[in-house]
Amino acid sequence: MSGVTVRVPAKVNIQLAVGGARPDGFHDLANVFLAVSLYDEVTVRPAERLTITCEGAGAAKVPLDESNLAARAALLLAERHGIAPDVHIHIAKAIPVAGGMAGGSADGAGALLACDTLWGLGSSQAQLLELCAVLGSDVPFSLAGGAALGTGRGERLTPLPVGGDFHWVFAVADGGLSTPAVYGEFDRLHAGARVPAPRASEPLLDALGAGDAAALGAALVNDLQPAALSLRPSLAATLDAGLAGGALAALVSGSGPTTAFLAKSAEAAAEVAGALDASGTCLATHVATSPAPGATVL
Ligand SMILES: C[C@](O)(CO)[C@H](O)COP(=O)(O)OP(=O)(O)OC[C@H]1O[C@@H](n2ccc(N)nc2=O)[C@H](O)[C@@H]1O
Ligand SMILES: Nc1ncnc2c1ncn2[C@@H]1O[C@H](COP(=O)(O)OP(=O)(O)OP(=O)(O)O)[C@@H](O)[C@H]1O
Repeated sequence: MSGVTVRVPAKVNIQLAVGGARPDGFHDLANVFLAVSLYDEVTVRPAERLTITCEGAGAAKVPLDESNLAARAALLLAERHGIAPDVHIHIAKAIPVAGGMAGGSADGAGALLACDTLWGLGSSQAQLLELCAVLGSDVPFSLAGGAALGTGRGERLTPLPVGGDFHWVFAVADGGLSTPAVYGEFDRLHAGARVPAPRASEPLLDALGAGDAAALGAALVNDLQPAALSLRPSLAATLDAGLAGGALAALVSGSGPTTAFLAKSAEAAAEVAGALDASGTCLATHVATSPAPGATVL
């Protein structure tokens, strides 16, 4: 086999309920993930040693050493099977880097599935999900796709039914935000307060299951949004510009700084994207639909 390419979706957190900091430094979550049709592609080929290249938007900011999540995935899988991780990994990037849309996690999940296929290991989905959880809290969902509730630190997934397509616009911000820094700011903003245990919202799950965009828009919530806005106050203007452009609802995607806008139709999404582009409050926009399938061998 000469090479294997896997396509992996970005995510938006339609509910991100965050509990207090745990002794291990993570936070318990009720994390409702939705995969969206914005994809990275990860290609692996046999090589003399483990190497990585990356092309596409933000590629210059992606590490090309063993800290890359795709490299870590190849190393982990090879180690588990006692084989040499000698592959060249090429990442074609469309998911904003350090944007809160799980781009690195997507590449980790993609490399895992691509190497498993290239090496003919035949791992089950459950075995791959277990390795994904070692790589990072968001990585299992990048493999699974669709929609799911993530509990624990977000890695324990329960698939969720989705009753129809949803239309989104994503506004890419200038520069990234560090996920640990945003959780740290959440802790600072809640210092001394009792943070309730995170719970999935019933109205949100009902809206998702019914495919009801207006009800979903009313139920979107991200507990990390105040922290992301505190670190990047200019995001408020982007959120306002998308709402003024006709979005049903707007929120920061995960730890940000990408902002997400729910629209009532594909036409409305194009209008929201146009308004955001004209506003000068973001670097670029992407229109996408959900749910999107998880990591897929092409
Ligand atoms: C913000 C989200 O993207 C929402 O889906 C995720 O919670 C972040 O997931 P991720 O990037 O895969 O995060 P990981 O690589 O597992 O952890 C990076 C850092 O984020 C913080 N972190 C992450 C997940 C979590 N449940 N609690 C945390 O406090 C911790 O400081 C951790 O050291
Ligand atoms: N394959 C990869 N693609 C992008 N960044 C990577 C990758 N591997 C490691 N990184 C590192 O991870 C950091 C976070 O990048 P990533 O694009 O995953 O952020 P994110 O989308 O905000 O993540 P999440 O939504 O899961 O919190 C980057 O700044 C980069 O240093």
